[in-house]
Amino acid sequence: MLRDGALQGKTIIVTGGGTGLGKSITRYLLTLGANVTICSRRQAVIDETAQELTTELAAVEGVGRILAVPCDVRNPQEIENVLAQTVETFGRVDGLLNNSAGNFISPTERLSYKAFDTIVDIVLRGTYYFTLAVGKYWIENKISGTVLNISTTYATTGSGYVVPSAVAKGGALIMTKSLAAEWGKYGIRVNAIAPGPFPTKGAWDRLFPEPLASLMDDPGSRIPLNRVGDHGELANLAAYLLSDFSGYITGESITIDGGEVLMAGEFSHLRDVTDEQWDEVSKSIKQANRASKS
Ligand SMILES: CCCCCCC/C=C/C(=O)SCCNC(=O)CCNC(=O)[C@H](O)C(C)(C)COP(=O)(O)OP(=O)(O)OC[C@H]1O[C@@H](n2cnc3c(N)ncnc32)[C@H](O)[C@@H]1OP(=O)(O)O
Ligand SMILES: NC(=O)C1=CN([C@@H]2O[C@H](COP(=O)(O)OP(=O)(O)OC[C@H]3O[C@@H](n4cnc5c(N)ncnc54)[C@H](OP(=O)(O)O)[C@@H]3O)[C@@H](O)[C@H]2O)C=CC1
Repeated sequence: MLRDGALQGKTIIVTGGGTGLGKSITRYLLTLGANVTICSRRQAVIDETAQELTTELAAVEGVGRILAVPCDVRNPQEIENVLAQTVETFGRVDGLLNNSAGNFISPTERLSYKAFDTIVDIVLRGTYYFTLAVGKYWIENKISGTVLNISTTYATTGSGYVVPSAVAKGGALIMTKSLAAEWGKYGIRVNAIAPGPFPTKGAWDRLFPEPLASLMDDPGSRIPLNRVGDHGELANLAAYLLSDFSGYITGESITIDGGEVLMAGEFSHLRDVTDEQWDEVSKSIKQANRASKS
């Protein structure tokens, strides 16, 4: 979507950049010229992704460089290390993509205290720890940086069976808006993206395991646009929100879900009603109208 070199000179940290959506977004940021630091708990995974993307994009003109630094986002010292290594390697940090997450589907009453804490700590604590570290660095160094948080549509609607994730994503969304208001004076922007279903192994293994996958509708089938999302579509939006082209947008959460949340509308699910059935419906209502006048 953005022109070649649109992110030239920018350095962006992507948490959870070794897999899934984080990896797809990282690929696009590099293509647009940004230097990217990816981090997550598993060193082997981020090293392999860094190697893979470096080889894959070697022929792209103006491609950025990639650095992999292990980090558990629940640990402030490890976050400080990612920041320090990024500054040492690339000179500065301009953007932070809070993408790391933990999640699994479960009735809430089956969760141990530790299970609930594990998800909230990765998603909410990890997001505010990383944002705090990078925000302090930006304010101290007078850098107008930008934070982008990967949220989800149920951060606003709520959802059963993923309650710790909903609680944590909801908290991160309020942080997005609150910090946008507070740090605007430093030129720091804070936004979020709320994706609907974008197939990844990490999410599908934990949200649609058997026998649930067989019991549930295909995620694309309940979406007005009739399909799940494509990683490139999400990467486009993320790159735009991390770029200076979105310089007047802050405190926003942009939904990218093919219209899925709109299905909460009382009658939105009626799309399978045939024309013949609508003819009958119309006839029946008109009959009732006539009856009510007589
Ligand atoms: C698809 C349609 C769109 C919907 C929108 C979806 C929005 C959001 C999606 C996502 O966030 S998808 C991201 C998914 N990716 C990941 O989760 C990757 C990272 N995840 C993990 O590493 C694990 O799944 C983890 C459990 C989150 C963390 O692993 P860790 O090794 O740190 O913890 P454990 O020691 O294994 O477990 C901690 C605690 O949790 C209990 N537990 C784990 N799984 C379950 C389960 N399925 N049911 C109940 N409890 C579980 C585990 O037993 C431990 O508790 P204790 O037993 O020690 O009390
Ligand atoms: N896929 C989808 O349909 C949707 C996804 N999302 C969101 O998109 C984002 C990416 O998810 P997705 O790509 O699907 O799933 P993945 O499982 O591929 O990504 C999650 C990433 O988080 C990292 N991570 C987990 N725990 C930690 C931790 N403690 N510290 C650092 N990193 C950690 C994992 O790496 P490691 O294990 O090495 O630490 C992994 O790379 C998440 O925020 C998710 O909530 C939102 C809506 C829909």
